[in-house]
Amino acid sequence: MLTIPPGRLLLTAAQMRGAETAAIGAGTTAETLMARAATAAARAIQAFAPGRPTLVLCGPGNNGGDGFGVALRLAAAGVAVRVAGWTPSTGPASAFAARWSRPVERLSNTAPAPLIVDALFGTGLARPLADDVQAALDRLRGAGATVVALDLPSGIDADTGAALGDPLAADMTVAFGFAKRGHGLGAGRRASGRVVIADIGLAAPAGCTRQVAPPKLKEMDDDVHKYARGGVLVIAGEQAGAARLTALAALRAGAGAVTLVGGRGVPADAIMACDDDAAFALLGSPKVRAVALGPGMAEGERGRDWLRRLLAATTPLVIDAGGLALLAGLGDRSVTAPLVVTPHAGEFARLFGAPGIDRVAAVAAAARQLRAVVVAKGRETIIAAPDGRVAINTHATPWLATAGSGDVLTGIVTALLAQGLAPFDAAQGAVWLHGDAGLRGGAGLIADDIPALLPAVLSALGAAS
Ligand SMILES: NC(=O)C1=CN([C@@H]2O[C@H](COP(=O)(O)OP(=O)(O)OC[C@H]3O[C@@H](n4cnc5c(N)ncnc54)[C@H](O)[C@@H]3O)[C@@H](O)[C@H]2O)[C@@H](O)CC1
Ligand SMILES: Nc1ncnc2c1ncn2[C@@H]1O[C@H](COP(=O)(O)OP(=O)(O)O)[C@@H](O)[C@H]1O
Ligand SMILES: [K+]
Repeated sequence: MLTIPPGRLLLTAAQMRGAETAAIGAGTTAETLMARAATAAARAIQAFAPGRPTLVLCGPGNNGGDGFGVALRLAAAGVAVRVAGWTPSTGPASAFAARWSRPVERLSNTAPAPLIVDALFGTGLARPLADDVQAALDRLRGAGATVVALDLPSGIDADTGAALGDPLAADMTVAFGFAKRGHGLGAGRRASGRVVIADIGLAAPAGCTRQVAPPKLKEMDDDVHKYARGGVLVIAGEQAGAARLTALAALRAGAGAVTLVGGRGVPADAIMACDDDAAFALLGSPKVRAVALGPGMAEGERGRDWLRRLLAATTPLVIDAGGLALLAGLGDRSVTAPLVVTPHAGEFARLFGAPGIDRVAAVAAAARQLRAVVVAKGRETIIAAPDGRVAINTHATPWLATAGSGDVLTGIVTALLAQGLAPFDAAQGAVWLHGDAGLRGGAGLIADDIPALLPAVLSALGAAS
C-alpha cells in the first residue's frame, strides 16, 4: 500500500509577493529579506564554485538588488568580483547598489568572467527581454562560463516556465524562499540547472502547487487475500496489446486480481478474461474496487454504454485513450464515480480546448469543470484535483514517449485506486512509479518493459519481500 508524502512547493510570482507582503506585515523589512537572500546565495555560490573570478549581472529591480548583495559578500570574502548593470536600480535594491563602491560596467560591453551570476530579472519579469539585454546574454553565452542564476534564469516566466527570451542556461539556480512553478516547467526546467532553495524566513500561502514526491510503501498485511488487495476490471476495445498492457500493469502495481473485458486474443496467464455481461454483473461487487475504461477502444455504442454506466456508478474509475474520445463526445458529463482521466496533449485539447501558455491553470480548470482528477501527460505531467490541488511530476524520461506507455500508466492508476488510495493520491503515486520505471529502463525502453520494471521500483520503495 502506498502513501503520498507532500513534495516540494512550487509557487507563482503572486504567491511569492503574498509571502513577502505577509513577512513585511509581520515586521521583517524588504531590506532584511534581500540581505538574507544575498547571504544565502553567496554561500551557495562559494560552495558550488569557490573563489572563481565572478561577473554579477544586475537588473533594475529586487533581483538586481540581490545581485549587488551577492557581489558585496563575495568581494568581502576576497573573490575578484565585477558588476555589470543595465539600468539604475529602483526600490529597496538601490540601497544595496549604493553600497557597491566599485564601478558598475555597462551590460552591453562588459567582458565575461569564469563565473557569471545572473541577477537581471526574477519573479518580476513582465515582458520579453529587451533587445539589448538579449544581445548581451548572447555575447556572454559564447564565453562558456559557469552560470548561477539568482531566483530564476533571467528570461523565464516564473509561473509557466515559458521563455520570454533566450536566457543563459544556469548550472545552478538559487531560489529564494521556495521553488517557483517555472523551475519545473517548459523552458524554465531546462534553463534552471540544479535548483537550490534558500530559506529566507518566508511562510508559503495555502494551496500552492507541489512537485510529486516519491510515494512511501506501507507493509502489506500478511493475511491479505487477493480481493482485499484490490480487484481491477479493465474494459478494453479490440486492440489486444493495449488491453494486455493495462491489465498487466495493474497486476504488477499491486492489484490482487485483474479481470479483462475485450482485448481479443489476450492470453489468459494471470489476467482473467470475461465478457461484457459477466463484467456488468461484477460491477459493485467486492471483486471490483476500481475500473479502467478505454485501452484499445474504438468509438461505438458498446463503449458509450459502458461510459454512461460507469460515470453514474460509485466504483472509482480511470478513463484513458478510446474512453476519452467517447467522453469528449458526451453531451452530459455529470459524474458520480470518483474519476481520474489521463489525457495526453491531443486528448486534453479535444476534451477541454487548447491549454494555452499556462498549462497548470488550464489543467486545474479542467479538473474543476469535470469534477475529476485530470492527469495531463507529457514531459511534465500535471495532475489536478477538482478542489484546486495541483501537483507536477518531472520524475520521468523521454524514453516513456513510446506506444503503449499511457496504457501502462492507466493500469497503475487503477491498481492504486483499487488499493484504496484517493484519486489525487493514486494519480500522483502512479505517475511517479511509471516515471521511475522509465528511468530504470532507460535507453531502448518499450511499453512492455514498464510493468516488468515495477517490482524493482516497488522493492526500492521498501516493499516487503
Ligand atoms: N518575494 C520576496 O520575498 C523576495 C524577493 N526577492 C527578489 O526580488 C525578485 C523580484 O523583484 P522585483 O519584483 O523587483 O522584480 P525583478 O527584479 O525580477 O524585475 C522587475 C524589474 O524589471 C523590470 N522588467 C520586468 N520585465 C522586464 C523586461 N522584460 N525588460 C526590462 N525590464 C523588465 C520591471 O519594470 C522592474 O523594474 C525576486 O525574483 C527575488 O530575486 C529577494 O530580494 C528576497 C525576497
Ligand atoms: N518527453 C517526455 N518525457 C517524459 N515522459 C513523457 C514524455 N512524453 C511522453 N511521456 C510520458 O509517456 C506516456 C505516454 O502516454 P500516451 O501518450 O498516452 O501513450 P500511448 O497512447 O502510446 O499509450 C505518458 O505517461 C507521458 O507522461
Ligand atoms: K535572475
